[in-house]
Amino acid sequence: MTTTAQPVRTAVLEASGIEKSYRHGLRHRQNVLRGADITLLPGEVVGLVGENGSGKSTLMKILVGALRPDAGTVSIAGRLGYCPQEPVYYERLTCDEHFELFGRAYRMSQEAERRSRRELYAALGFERYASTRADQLSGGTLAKLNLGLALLADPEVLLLDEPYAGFDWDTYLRFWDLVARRREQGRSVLIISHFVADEERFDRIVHLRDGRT
Ligand SMILES: Nc1ncnc2c1ncn2[C@@H]1O[C@H](COP(=O)(O)OP(=O)(O)OP(=O)(O)O)[C@@H](O)[C@H]1O
Repeated sequence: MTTTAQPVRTAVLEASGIEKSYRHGLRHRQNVLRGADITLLPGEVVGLVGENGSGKSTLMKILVGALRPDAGTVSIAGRLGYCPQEPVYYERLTCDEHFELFGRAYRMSQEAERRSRRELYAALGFERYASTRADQLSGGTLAKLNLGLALLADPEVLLLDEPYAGFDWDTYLRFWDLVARRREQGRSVLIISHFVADEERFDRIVHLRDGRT
């Protein structure tokens, strides 16, 4: 009998035993996360679901390092891209200027940044806003800009907090094409989602309930 060894896929993101509570006033403490674990393998597209207020955004903020957990560990291998629920932008900068700024922050060459920017404009369909200032963009276009900035440096791990809430149907489909391409390239994506209809688009779904996964 011959056996074929399966390649071991090492996790690109691993979080275990994550606990987090918020203080409300002097006496009340709300335990939001009570030992949540999450793992992402290369090329996996995982959905993070749970009812409103279950702690999905809190967990994602801890994964990206924007919030410190009370307990638990997080390790990430490679570059990280993050799209928060509320777009973060500089009002006076155009879309092009945002890409230039982030390209420099990611230490990309000018050529690599421009190539990636062109691909993202085409993939998400917002090139016509290249020279428009962020404070003049619609909510959906701002969401595209935020997603584009998270993707600019081709991160191994992409974390998205309800990324398509403001997208029209065509953009929603473009978004899932883009996610499918990332999966093919062995990139990993974690998406907070509320749409039951999206369940079949994920390789795996992680439920957050009572502070645990
Ligand atoms: N900065 C904060 N200070 C105090 N409480 C907070 C803070 N951020 C979140 N919370 C509380 O923690 C709980 C979890 O919030 P979180 O935003 O993580 O949930 P969620 O699952 O992402 O919710 P939704 O589906 O509505 O976006 C909620 O009860 C919320 O009110």
